[in-house]
Amino acid sequence: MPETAPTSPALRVDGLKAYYQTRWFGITREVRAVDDITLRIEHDEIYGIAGESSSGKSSLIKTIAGAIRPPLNVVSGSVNFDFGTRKVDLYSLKPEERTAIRWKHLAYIMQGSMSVLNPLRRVRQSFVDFAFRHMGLPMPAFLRAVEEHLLKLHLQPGVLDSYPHELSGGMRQRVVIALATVCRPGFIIADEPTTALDVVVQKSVLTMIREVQREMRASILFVTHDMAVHANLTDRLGIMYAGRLVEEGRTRDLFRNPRHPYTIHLIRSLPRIGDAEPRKGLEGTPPNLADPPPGCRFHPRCPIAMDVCRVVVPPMQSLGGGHRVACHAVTGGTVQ
Ligand SMILES: Nc1ncnc2c1ncn2[C@@H]1O[C@H](COP(=O)(O)OP(=O)(O)OP(=O)(O)O)[C@@H](O)[C@H]1O
Repeated sequence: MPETAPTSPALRVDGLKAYYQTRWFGITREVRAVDDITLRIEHDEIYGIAGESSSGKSSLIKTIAGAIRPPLNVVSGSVNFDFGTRKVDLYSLKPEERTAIRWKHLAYIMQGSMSVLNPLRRVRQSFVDFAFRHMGLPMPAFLRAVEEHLLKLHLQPGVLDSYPHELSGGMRQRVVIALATVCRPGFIIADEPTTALDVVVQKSVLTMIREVQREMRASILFVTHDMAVHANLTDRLGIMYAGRLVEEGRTRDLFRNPRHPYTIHLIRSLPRIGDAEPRKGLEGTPPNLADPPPGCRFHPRCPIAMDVCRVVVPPMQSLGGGHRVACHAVTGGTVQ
C-alpha cells in the first residue's frame, strides 16, 4: 500500500501499440498484437483481461510489465505507474532501470513462472537470489521476513528447505507467488497463473492471490481466458479481441449486461448446470494480426455486422458507470 495518498491511478496505459516486427529475406512483417490500448487501473483493484487465444493478452501484459524484447517492440503510446512513493513513465526509463522496478515495485508472475525456481537448489536459495538485494536487510533479518511472509500466506517456512521437485504443482505455484510478492510490490501482474492446475488447486491459488491483494492493498492485473475465474476474482474486466480492447466495465456489469457481441458470446458460451449439450462456440477463427481486417476486427465473425463495421474502426465509447464499448451497433442500451 502506498505510504502517501495516491493522486493518480496505479496504472495508466495510453494509446499503447506493441508489434512483433520481423524482417525475412527483405520482407518486413508486423504482427499488431497490441494495437491502440488505453486503460486505467486504480489502486487496490483487481483488473482482469479476458479474450481467446492469440488475442494479444500476454503481449499486452508483457509490454505493461516492461518485459519485452525483440521482435516485440513498443511502436507508440505510454505506460505510467504510480507506486505511491514513486511515479514511473516506464518507456522513458533505460532498460536496466525498468528491470530494477521489477521485484521491488512490480511483480510479474508470467506463464510457466514456476521455472524461476532453480530445480537444483532449495527454495530458500531462489528467495535469496531474487529478493535479497531488493530488501536492504541483513541476511538473518531477510530470512525472518521471508518466513513471516510465508506464514501470512499460509505456507509453512519448511518449504524453504525443499527442492522444487519435492513440491506439488499447486504448492510450487503458491511458492512462486510468495516469491514474487515478498518485497511487497504495489502492483502485481499475473499471466494465466492457474491455467495448468486442476480445479481444486486452482481455487487455493486464487484464494491466495486474493489474500495477498487484501493484505498488501496492491493492484493486480490478472490475465486469463477463463471467464469463470474472472467472475470470481476481478473487480473490473477488459475484453480483448485481435489486439484491441473491445469492452470494459465492472465485472458484475459485464456479466449481467454484456454489450459487445464478442463479450456476449464469451459469456453465453460458459457452461451452466443443467445444460443438455455443450454450448456452441463462435464460428470462424481470430484474424491474422499481420493482416487484420479493416474496420472492426470482429466483423467477419459478428452475427450483427453492418456495412460501417467493415470500414470504420469503432471507437471506445463510454456508456456511463465506467462501462466502455467499441461497437457501432451499440446504441440506446441494447445491441441492435
Ligand atoms: N515471437 C512472436 N513473433 C511473432 N508473433 C508473435 C510472437 N509471439 C506471439 N505472436 C503473435 O502475437 C499475437 C498475440 O499473441 P499473445 O500470445 O499475446 O496472445 P494471447 O491472447 O496471450 O494468447 P494465449 O492465451 O494463447 O497465450 C498472436 O497472433 C501471436 O501469434
